[in-house]
Amino acid sequence: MLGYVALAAVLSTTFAYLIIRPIVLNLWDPKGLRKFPNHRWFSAITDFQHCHTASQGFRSKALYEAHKERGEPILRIGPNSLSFCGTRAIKDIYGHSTKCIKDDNYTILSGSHRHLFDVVDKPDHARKRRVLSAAFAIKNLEKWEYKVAYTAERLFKALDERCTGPLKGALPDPEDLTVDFNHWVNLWTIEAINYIAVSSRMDLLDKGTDQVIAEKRDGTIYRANYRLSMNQMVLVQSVWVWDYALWPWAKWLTKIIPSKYGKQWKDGETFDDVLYHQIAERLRRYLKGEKLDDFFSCMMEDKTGEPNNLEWGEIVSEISALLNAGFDTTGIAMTHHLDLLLKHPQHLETLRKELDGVLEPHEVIAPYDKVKDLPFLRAVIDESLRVIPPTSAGLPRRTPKEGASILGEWIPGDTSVNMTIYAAHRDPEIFPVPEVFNPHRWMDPDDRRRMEPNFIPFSTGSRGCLGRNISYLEQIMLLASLVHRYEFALPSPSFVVPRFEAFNMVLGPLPIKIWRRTLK
Ligand code: HEM
Repeated sequence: MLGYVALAAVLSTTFAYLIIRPIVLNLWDPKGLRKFPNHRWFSAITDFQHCHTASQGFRSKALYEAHKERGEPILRIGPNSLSFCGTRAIKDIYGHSTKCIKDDNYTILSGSHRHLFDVVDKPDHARKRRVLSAAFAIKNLEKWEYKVAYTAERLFKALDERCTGPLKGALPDPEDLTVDFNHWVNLWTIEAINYIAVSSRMDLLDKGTDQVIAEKRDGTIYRANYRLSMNQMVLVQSVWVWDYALWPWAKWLTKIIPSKYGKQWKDGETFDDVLYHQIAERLRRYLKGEKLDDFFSCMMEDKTGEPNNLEWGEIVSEISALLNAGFDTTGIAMTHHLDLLLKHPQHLETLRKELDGVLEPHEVIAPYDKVKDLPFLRAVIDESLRVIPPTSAGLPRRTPKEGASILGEWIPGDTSVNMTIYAAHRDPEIFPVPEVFNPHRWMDPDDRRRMEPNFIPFSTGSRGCLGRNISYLEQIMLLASLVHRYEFALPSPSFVVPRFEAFNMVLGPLPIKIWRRTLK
């Protein structure tokens, strides 16, 4: 009997909290958010409506299309969350002078020590950014070109081994689709960022798998999968994170109820240990007195050699963030560059002519100095980052206590606000015919200057990407070298790479046939 009473009490409290409370709050409307149209029926009542949108796999596109179809620049996507669609909102929400801060999702997903990416407090962020900025200055990065070249050579060795004969006919023989480009380019970005950040020389490109050693904090060693564990973790988090108050419950329930989410949690749990092993190995080398040049050494000492005196927990957290942020983003970008070029052979042809004009036939890896200023190469990269940004989704920010003006509307304090990068890149006033992949739009310097403030694949303002320069260096060198050395064919011209937008765009296989060009 007592059991039934307890059950009834739990059920009625849950009902009151989940259903009655939000309905009353919506009717009472203390923040005046009811004037904004709802994205979906239940958006004003529950954030789980937005979890549902996220679970469909392309949140930013769904929001962009809803804004466009309904002609509404502001949509309510949750009881306390607004989505904006209008390029002026970029400056208001993300610009250098914004008073908005990172929203609570960064806090609830953070670990024991905040890192540059998830720290919310502005002075703490500025301190962390100062420590890392010296390491990320372009002058410093260019001296690590040899690390990019070394890992790229290893990728090319693997690709050479998988080359087939030249294409006969219009479509490749399915047996000749020997390379999943997305898989291989991700192995490369993992190796490249680990070499740059912690001087680790990995063997993924020899083995062709992402299997690595993971290490628990107590020293237990086991095997895990680098990319798989990261993808599984973000896939589940990016769906359920949107109700910040109920997140611990959503996390617990999705772990215990048998479903694909339970498996994603299980596979994703190893990612922390995967990163920890790389950093712990680097510490062991440091303690042995090895002098190495990498992000790790920049964390330990400043430019003058003075110790930074950071806690070990903070160092682990910062380096983990770099190893995390620095691999899949660049891998996604590279897969899209190749996919788009293969679907637009006229642009591939123009790029090839440009590259053949500066590279010698025997050059395998394009030296950065020779290719860094090639206008069409940069135009291809930027146009691909525009059409399908690797981080396409909205990056949620929180308005300051006193509120903020966004797109000319006064938004009350402590409201979650965002504008998706996907939408920012589709304003037809700035980017005419925005759906078309047209690198030529970047070739005129005046047009470039006009478009750049609205071109935000790396976000913008004080929270913009710190890894932008190193990523461009990697993309420029690798794309130039690939296009110079190889020919490629897709399974068919209409082949679509599977995509699921988590925080970044998680991509499935891009199977290609690959063969060597005849260079004279
Ligand atoms: C094509 C490649 C890349 C893209 C599209 C990209 C995109 C972004 C975006 C959109 C943000 C803002 C995130 C937010 O506000 O939540 C960001 C931040 C950041 N990115 Fe990247 N990123 C790329 C490569 C890299 C690389 C290679 C690294 C490191 C080696 C890196 C490190 C970071 C860090 C540390 C932040 C946080 C900056 C801060 O808050 O001060 N990124 N990136």
